[in-house]
Amino acid sequence: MPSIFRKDLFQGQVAIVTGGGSGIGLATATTLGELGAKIAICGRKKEKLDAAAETLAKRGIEVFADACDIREMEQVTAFVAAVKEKLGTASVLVNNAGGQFPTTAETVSARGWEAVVRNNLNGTFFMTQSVANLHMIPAKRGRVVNVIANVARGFPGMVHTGAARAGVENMTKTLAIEWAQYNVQVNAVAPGVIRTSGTDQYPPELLELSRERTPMKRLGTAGEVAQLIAYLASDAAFFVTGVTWYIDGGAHLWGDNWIIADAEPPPPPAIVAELAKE
Ligand SMILES: CCCCCCCCCCC/C=C/C(=O)SCCNC(=O)CCNC(=O)[C@H](O)C(C)(C)COP(=O)(O)OP(=O)(O)OC[C@H]1O[C@@H](n2cnc3c(N)ncnc32)[C@H](O)[C@@H]1OP(=O)(O)O
Ligand SMILES: NC(=O)C1=CN([C@@H]2O[C@H](COP(=O)(O)OP(=O)(O)OC[C@H]3O[C@@H](n4cnc5c(N)ncnc54)[C@H](OP(=O)(O)O)[C@@H]3O)[C@@H](O)[C@H]2O)C=CC1
Repeated sequence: MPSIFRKDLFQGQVAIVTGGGSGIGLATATTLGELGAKIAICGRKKEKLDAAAETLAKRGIEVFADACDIREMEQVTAFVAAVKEKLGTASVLVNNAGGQFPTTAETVSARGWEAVVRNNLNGTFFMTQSVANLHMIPAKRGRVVNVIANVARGFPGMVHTGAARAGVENMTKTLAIEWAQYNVQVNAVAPGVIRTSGTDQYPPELLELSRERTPMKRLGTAGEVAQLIAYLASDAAFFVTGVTWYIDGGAHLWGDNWIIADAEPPPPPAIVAELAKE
C-alpha cells in the first residue's frame, strides 16, 4: 500500500513490532521500515521470523529478528536487551502479537482461557513494561501502540480475548496517564476483521458473516491498519494518548457476529410480574 507519509518520518528511530513475522505485524514493520525506522521483530516461530526478516532486508530495511514468546518474562527481557545492543534505543513499540480461537463461554477450558489471557494481556504488559524501563523512560521518549480488537460491545464467541483486550484497553489509559511525565504516549488500535494469515485460520463462513455485518461490507487489509499505526507512532500524534482507534468499517457501531435465536422470552420473576400489574 503506498504511504501518505513523508519518506524519512522515522529516520534514526528504532521500532519494535511484536508478532512482526506475519499479517498486520509484518505490514507495520514494512511501513515503519520504509519510512526510515530500524526494525526489531519477534514471534514464537523462528522460521517465520527469518523469512520476514529477509523480506524486510530486501526492501533495504535494517532489521533484527529473534524468537521470543511474549508470555515468558525472561524471554521478553532478553529480547528487549538484545534490541538495544543490536539496533539502539527504541522509541516505538507496537504490541501486535496475539491470538485466540472461537469458543463458547460455557465450553472454554481453564487452559484455553489461560492461554489466551496470558497471550494477549500478560504478554502485552510484560513487553510494554520491559521496553519502557530499558528504552523509553530513560530516553524520555516513546510511542506505544497496542493492537486490540473490536470489543466495544463485548466479544460473543471469543469471551477470553474480549476480556483480555478490554484489559489492554484499560491498561492503555492507565499507562498514558502514568507515563505522560516521561513523554511516553500510549494508544490502541482496534481492528475489525482484517484479511491476514491469522484470519485465514478461521472458518470462512465466520469471516463472510463478519463481512456482511460490517457497514462498509468488506474486510480490512493489513496495510490499512499499518498506516493508522504509523500515524499514532509519528510526531503528528504527539498530543494523542490513552485513546483506542477503531479501524473496522463501522463494525463496532452496527451488526452482530453472534446470532441470537428467536425464542419465547423466559417467564419474569414473580416480583416483576407483580410490578407489571400496577
Ligand atoms: C463463534 C463466533 C465467533 C466470532 C468470530 C468472529 C469472526 C472472526 C473475527 C476474528 C477477529 C480476530 C482475528 C485474529 O485475531 S486472527 C490473528 C491471530 N491469530 C490467531 O488467533 C491464531 C493463533 N492462535 C493461537 O495461537 C492460539 O489461539 C493460542 C493463543 C491459544 C495459542 O496458545 P498455546 O500455543 O499456548 O495453545 P495450546 O495449544 O498450548 O493450548 C492451550 C489450550 O487452549 C486450547 N486451544 C488452543 N487452540 C484452540 C482452538 N483452536 N480451539 C479450541 N481450543 C484451543 C487448547 O485445547 C488447550 O486447552 P486444553 O488443554 O484444555 O485442551
Ligand atoms: N486479523 C484480524 O481480523 C484481527 C487481528 N487482531 C489482532 O491483530 C494482531 C495481529 O494478527 P494478524 O496479523 O491478523 O494474525 P497473525 O496470526 O498473522 O499474527 C499474529 C502474530 O503474533 C505472533 N504471536 C502470537 N502469539 C505470540 C506470542 N505468545 N509471542 C510472540 N508472538 C506471538 C505470531 O507469530 P508466531 O506464531 O511465530 O508466534 C504472529 O506473527 C493479533 O493480536 C490479532 O489477534 C485483532 C482483531 C482482528
